Amino acid sequence: MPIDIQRIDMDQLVCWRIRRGDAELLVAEQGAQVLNYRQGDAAPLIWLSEQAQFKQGQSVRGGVPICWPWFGDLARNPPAVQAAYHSEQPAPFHGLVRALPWQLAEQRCEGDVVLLEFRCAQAQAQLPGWPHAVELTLQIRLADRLRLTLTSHNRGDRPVAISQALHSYFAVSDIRQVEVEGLDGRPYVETLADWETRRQQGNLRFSGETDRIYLDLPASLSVIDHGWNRRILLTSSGSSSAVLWNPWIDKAQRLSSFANDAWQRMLCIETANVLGDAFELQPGEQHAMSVEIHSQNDAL
Ligand SMILES: O=P(O)(O)OC[C@H]1O[C@H](O)[C@H](O)[C@@H](O)[C@@H]1O
Repeated sequence: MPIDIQRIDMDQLVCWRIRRGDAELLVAEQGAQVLNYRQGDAAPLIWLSEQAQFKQGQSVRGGVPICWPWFGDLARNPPAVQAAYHSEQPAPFHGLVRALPWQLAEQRCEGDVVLLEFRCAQAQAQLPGWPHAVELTLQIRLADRLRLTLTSHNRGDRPVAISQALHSYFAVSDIRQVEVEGLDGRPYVETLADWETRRQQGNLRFSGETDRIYLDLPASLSVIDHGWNRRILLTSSGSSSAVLWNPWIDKAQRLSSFANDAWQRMLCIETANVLGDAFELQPGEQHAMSVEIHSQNDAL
């Protein structure tokens, strides 16, 4: 199978474009952020904003930003995650690493499997207000499926608590023609109604702004896209929580690098370790969270 790995510049960002057979993956070194993933002529699996900007120090809208060492608003995190941050500066939303330089530490092929490993050197004791030493890596494995594995290894001499997410934006035909399977019967926190805990009944369909944290999840979720007659399957490990997000009409207007009508074309399912699923690492201990993504076309 033909495999080609090329370094390309997208405005200010160094990116890596991997072609494997008819699949194409694009990754920015900054934030180790996957930007695009497509197979053949089919619609991309991962959504990248038409208004995305490729600037240093700024997370790109779309793809798979990495939220680490906390997800979302730090003040909504478990006390141990909050306690790890010591700064007078307000805590940035979604943690500290999504717009930092990461380094491509390794690239190799094993047969026709492509493996890339990105490392965030600053996580080893140089993050502002976060006095911990954690070896943070994202391994990208591209075979017939794409697998992303985020590993945190505590190299310091004190325990550290972390919440995180692979904030994946999926491309959909029209959010109103999409449902998510695998959530039935699971508890979720409705962040749009005072963070009340509720229970999902049936598949999730979308008819307004959605921003929910699902807990106690099974390993497999799928996006059933009736418009494109496609199913996207997500299989996770090391995670039992996920954030389901669509900004809908009003919030779309307040988001950076986001067209007013882009909410129709994307859905975030963010494989996570949040709230009660956050974790603490003892010195020397490591944790890996992964998600594997593939699609079945003409499958409905
Ligand atoms: O605009 P960002 O900082 O990238 O955040 C985008 C979104 O991320 C998550 O999905 C949160 O649950 C949302 O509340 C937030 O709006």
